Amino acid sequence: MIKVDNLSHSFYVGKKNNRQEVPVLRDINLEINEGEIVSVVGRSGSGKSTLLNLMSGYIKPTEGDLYIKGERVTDYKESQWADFRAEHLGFIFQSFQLIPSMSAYQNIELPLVMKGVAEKERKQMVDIMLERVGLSDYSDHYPSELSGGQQQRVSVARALIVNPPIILADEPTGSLDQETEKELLDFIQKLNKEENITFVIITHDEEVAEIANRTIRLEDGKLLADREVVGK
Ligand SMILES: Nc1ncnc2c1ncn2[C@@H]1O[C@H](COP(=O)(O)OP(=O)(O)OP(=O)(O)O)[C@@H](O)[C@H]1O
Repeated sequence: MIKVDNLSHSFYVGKKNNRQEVPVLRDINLEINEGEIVSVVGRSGSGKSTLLNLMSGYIKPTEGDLYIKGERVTDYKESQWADFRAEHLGFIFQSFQLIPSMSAYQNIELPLVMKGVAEKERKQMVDIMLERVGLSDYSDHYPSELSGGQQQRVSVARALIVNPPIILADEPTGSLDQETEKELLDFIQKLNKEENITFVIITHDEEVAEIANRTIRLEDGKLLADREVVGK
């Protein structure tokens, strides 16, 4: 599903005549199979977000290759990535990243608007999705009028609305209380089992790592361990 092939990434900081290389990921080889939940763990600064940003096309690797669903996406231009993301990838973030001036309904609808789906069809799809995440009664609420758990459900609904085969999540439970976290993790497991959605989840949280089939550990930009959880 996702193949990371000898991938390295450096950032360059400082002025032109004094540019310094900051190596962040080194020689990462990794394969994520369809239907897996993979957690990515490691200390702050170990390169987890950079790896996810590379898998999302927001940054280009300095070296190596990236394949998603069999396609070599390493050299994709931004417009190709935008289309590819709209079709194949959903995103969940710790900070939800909802648009504050849009209602729950409008936030969930947005990816469909961007995809050019007709209004009538959009309404049907968003109504079903609101129901699925238990927010039918909150459709007109703005993010500021929702609890953290409800906001995260809106962001999950927005990620799911285009039916992506892969969801990339960056600390999705980081802003949630224990109970809401459990709800989200149950929902992720359900989506994984029933719809075979592949999840890659960056986390500091042991509970999240526990629902994963595999845990990938980064240390100083290197892949330290790729642990399969037996029996999952
Ligand atoms: N745009 C950038 N320019 C320069 N350095 C960067 C940039 N983005 C990240 N870095 C550096 O790359 C390293 C890895 O950052 P990254 O955000 O991937 O780590 P992380 O494991 O996700 O950390 P955290 O758990 O704190 O989010 C850090 O040392 C960071 O300072």
